[in-house]
Amino acid sequence: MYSLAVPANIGLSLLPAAVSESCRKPHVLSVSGSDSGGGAGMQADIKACGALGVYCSAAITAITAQNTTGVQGIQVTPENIFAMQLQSVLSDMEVDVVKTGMLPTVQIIDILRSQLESYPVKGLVVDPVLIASSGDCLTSHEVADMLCKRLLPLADIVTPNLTEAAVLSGKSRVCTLLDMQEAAKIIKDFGPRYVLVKGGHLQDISEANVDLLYDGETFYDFHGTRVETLNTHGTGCTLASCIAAEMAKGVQIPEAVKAAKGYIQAALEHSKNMKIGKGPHGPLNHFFAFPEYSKIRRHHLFKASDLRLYAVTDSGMNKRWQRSTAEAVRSAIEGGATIVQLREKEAESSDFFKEAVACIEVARKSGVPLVINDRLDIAMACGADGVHLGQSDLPVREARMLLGLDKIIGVSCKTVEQVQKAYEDGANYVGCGGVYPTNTKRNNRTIGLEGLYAICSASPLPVVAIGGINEFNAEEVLRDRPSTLHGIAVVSALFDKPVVCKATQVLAGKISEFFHR
Ligand SMILES: Cc1ncc(COP(=O)(O)OP(=O)(O)O)c(N)n1
Ligand SMILES: Cc1ncsc1CCOP(=O)(O)O
Ligand SMILES: [Mg+2]
Repeated sequence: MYSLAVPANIGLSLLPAAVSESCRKPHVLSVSGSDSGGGAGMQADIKACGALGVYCSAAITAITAQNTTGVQGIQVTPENIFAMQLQSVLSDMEVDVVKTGMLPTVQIIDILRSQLESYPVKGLVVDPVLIASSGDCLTSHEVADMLCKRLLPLADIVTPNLTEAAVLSGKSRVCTLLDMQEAAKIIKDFGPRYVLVKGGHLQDISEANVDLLYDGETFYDFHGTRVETLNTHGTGCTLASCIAAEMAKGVQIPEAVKAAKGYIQAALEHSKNMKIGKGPHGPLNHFFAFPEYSKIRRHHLFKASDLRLYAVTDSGMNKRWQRSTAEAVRSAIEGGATIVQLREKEAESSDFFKEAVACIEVARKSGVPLVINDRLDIAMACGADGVHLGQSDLPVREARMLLGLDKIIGVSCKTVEQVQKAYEDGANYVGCGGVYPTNTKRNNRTIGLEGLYAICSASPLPVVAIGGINEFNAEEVLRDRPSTLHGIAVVSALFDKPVVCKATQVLAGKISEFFHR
């Protein structure tokens, strides 16, 4: 049960879900088709909004069977369940902006229009998905006609590419900047507030990647740098979703387009080396800004057995015995310490950091995890294996978000409620004490063996006992230990001794029998 670095209650979902938000989230409702390949359509919309910190709900218009080679099948959503999806979300969830993608039939458009009339939203972004990036046709001319007449009058912005601009404007082809301007004017007459004609496929390479935004008076051009990558599937859906996401945050449309173009550019850059599928066009990397957990080298998968003999350093004691903290750590590990905590109450940040770097070098050689007491910043800066937090330190949930899933987080707890919270917030273990009175941490309430055991029996996390434990009372602590008590944490019993290695060996010898039954 305790063999993983992260308790079962912590999933990746905890990470992007921003720091304990009680305020409402900007919300985009995506009305689009599902892409089984995950690169475009609904899947792209949800990823793009998620990456920009915007909530995205979903009304699926069609299920498509797609991959990186093309579209293999389309099943339109039955009208009643399509209408119910819209009704469910719009009646309950305070949608800011509706973003549409594939609208496969006239009936689907009609239903959407009447729902938008019943439940007005702040913004409507129409991405007129008529043709997939693979070239496959996704809708009929009748549908395009309906889109112009029924949906564009409500739209804040419509985002056709060159082919779609030609279909919507009735022009035989749109392939120059002048064509784009003409098409934009024709489409504007259907009633949207803005038309964005995307020039990604312009013939003249010098003009390629110019998008034209038209508000009925002025043309704004947005230039991007062409990114050499074949992973472009879903670019249109993503751009429109980003615009919708920015609008949902309250950004004005020209600024939203600019931000969306910036995001697309970065996503394309980060997709260059991605290999998904055998076909010509793979998906974008929507989550380029998030750390790639799959690539983080796992120094330690935390094990409860690491807690068996937990050495907590004290610079005052080590100074008194004329040794550096790194030397003391090396000796403790040599003597059998199973985890080390650097506990520095006086040091300047820069000195603490230097000391931590030196100690990590020592600990890494032996594979013993090393955590930092109190200071998440130092732990992150020096690449420690984790942090030990007290009740008045940074909250565990926030620390977990910052540290990621692979690092160890320990929390000091004196009550069952504190333990439960530590568990829910993503801690790996609990430090519980002071079990006995101690001079090392003054004014610290002693909870006794009964207090320790009461917490252990209610704890869903592994526990390590701390406070006044030494070679003479360690057996008493462990003799009838509850199954969740996995070790003892000690300071003076190791570091207020002339020979740390020897002191650690003695204590390790005293406790070994309790862990081998
Ligand atoms: C393993 C372990 N358990 C408890 C503590 C105490 O932490 P805290 O209550 O934050 O007090 P300080 O150590 O910061 O004085 C600990 N350090 N390690
Ligand atoms: C840090 C801490 N937290 C509770 S008691 C204590 C001090 C433990 O030190 P010692 O092992 O010397 O009693
Ligand atoms: Mg503390």
